Amino acid sequence: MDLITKKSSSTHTNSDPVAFSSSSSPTSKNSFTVSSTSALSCANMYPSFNSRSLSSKNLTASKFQPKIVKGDGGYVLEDVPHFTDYISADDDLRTYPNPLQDNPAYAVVKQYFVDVDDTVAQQTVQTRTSERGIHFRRAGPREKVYFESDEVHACIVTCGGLCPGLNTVIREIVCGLYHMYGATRILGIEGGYRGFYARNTVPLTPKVVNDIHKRGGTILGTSRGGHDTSKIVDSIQDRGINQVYIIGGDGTQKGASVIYEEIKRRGLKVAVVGIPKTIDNDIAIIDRSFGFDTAVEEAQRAINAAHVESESIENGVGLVKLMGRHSGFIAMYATLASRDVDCCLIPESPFYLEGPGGLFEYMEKRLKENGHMVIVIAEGAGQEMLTESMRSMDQQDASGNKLLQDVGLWISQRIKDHFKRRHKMVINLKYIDPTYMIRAVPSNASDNVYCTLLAQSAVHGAMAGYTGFIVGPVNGRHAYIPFYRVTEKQNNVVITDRMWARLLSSTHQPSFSSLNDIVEEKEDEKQEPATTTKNNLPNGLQNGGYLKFNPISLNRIV
Ligand SMILES: Nc1ncnc2c1ncn2[C@@H]1O[C@H](COP(=O)(O)OP(=O)(O)O)[C@@H](O)[C@H]1O
Ligand SMILES: O=P(O)(O)OC[C@H]1O[C@](O)(COP(=O)(O)O)[C@@H](O)[C@@H]1O
Ligand SMILES: [Mg+2]
Repeated sequence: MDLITKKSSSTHTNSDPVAFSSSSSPTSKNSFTVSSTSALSCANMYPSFNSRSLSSKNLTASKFQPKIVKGDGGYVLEDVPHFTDYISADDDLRTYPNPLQDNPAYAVVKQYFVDVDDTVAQQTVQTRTSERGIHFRRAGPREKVYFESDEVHACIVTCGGLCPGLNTVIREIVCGLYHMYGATRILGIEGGYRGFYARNTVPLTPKVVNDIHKRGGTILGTSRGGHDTSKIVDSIQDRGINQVYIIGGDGTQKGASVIYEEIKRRGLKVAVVGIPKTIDNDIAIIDRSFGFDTAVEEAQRAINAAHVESESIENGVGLVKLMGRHSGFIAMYATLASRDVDCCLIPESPFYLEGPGGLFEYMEKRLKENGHMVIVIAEGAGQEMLTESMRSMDQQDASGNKLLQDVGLWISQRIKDHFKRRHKMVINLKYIDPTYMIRAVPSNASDNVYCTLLAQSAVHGAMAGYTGFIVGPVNGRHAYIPFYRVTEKQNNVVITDRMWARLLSSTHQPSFSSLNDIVEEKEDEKQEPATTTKNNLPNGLQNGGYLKFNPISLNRIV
């Protein structure tokens, strides 16, 4: 195991440009200035640290040190950490030629290696006077690597909920390490984070993973909760692991960020790489998450069934619940794709049932003119109404995520009651909850290709000595993104964007809000202190048109 002494904090903090000008530095030769928003050096961060006694409660993900590089024309590179940031070149931090240069498959590829200056722009729509704006380091193989093939000892872990494509990512990390870099020591950690210290490990080879992309789920198993930073890093250190691939969602990447900080604090040459997984597509910055495409496609089957059921019977209503705790992307895209959906309800767009402009009024109209209708509802939609009416407690899962009530059952009952009470009318409502069926399928062709790119980019980054990052596409180009950029806020449907407008104009459903409401809410948010959060999200512009919900005002009309 490589235990390499940290650079002295007094001479090489992240704010010290010297750290980026050594011969082994991966960063540009250009005259960029490098800064850190925190003056704390790594050694100062945990003054009285006892590696065996701390848990994740003590080590919080908020202690990151952004690595910002500024250049001409308002150019900003939000860079990711590298071994050279905290391990001295004197301490045996050697580089080696990338073995890919001798690989016949890649030898003919023109410009196969990524230039050290290549970055990916976050904003691609520009005006004449725009500044160059935020960029991320471009993913891909580098000419020099920081590991010899037989030195690599990698591990892979999957955490959080299932998602189509998990097995494909596992497979392609294993095959990428084997076939591109000749690295053969790879361990699967079973059962999520707690598997590092409480479960078995399984050796992974191309033979073991050969067929796994055809199966749903994860061959490694997964779990929620159980993140104990010091136990996990102890296990990494004790096993001599030097590349850690962590596949998981927002919670997992928060955990990965803390693991990286602790590894850096101990001065270990261990690359920590996150591969973002979320069926809800709720991870910020990246274009989309793997498995999302498959989920939208699979949701069509449930929507089709709801449509067939509803149109076959008088006053038929097909109701489909789809996943989406805080973000309604699956519901929105499945609705747009299907064209059979008359109403789509998502957490970002609060709705109400009774009164003018409400759901019941729209349903009455739609049933009158069409005789049947299909409603898609994301699991996180209308939760505030349920909580009010069911007087439920705030329950959480093992990871601390809020446990949701079944909005599908609740709204089914409300719809039936309404039509019986108000119209003495029996409606035939069929409620379909395909959520776990959607999550458990293998990934489709497009997600399989995407998972391959993610896995290979992750392997290239770790081999090149980068650490403390997640990999993902930004405007179609794969990039290395610092953890904090994807854990500080969630990706939500912005209901003032064109996509939601497209949906409203395709379904003809009410918007449940007027433009004035949205403008007023945005004004309110601006006046609130920056620390105010909803679902741990910062308020304000990041949430765009995310409407705040006021259960008291809605009670009047519910
Ligand atoms: N803030 C956090 N700090 C450290 N670990 C976390 C944090 N939030 C979640 N985790 C861990 O990440 C893992 C997965 O989190 P979870 O929220 O269940 O799923 P997901 O990563 O898919 O969002 C769990 O093992 C959980 O303990
Ligand atoms: O029942 P479980 O396994 O806790 O999962 C339910 C949750 O998992 C998800 O599918 C995705 O959650 P994560 O990506 O955060 O793990 C949510 O849409 C859903 O609310
Ligand atoms: Mg999550």
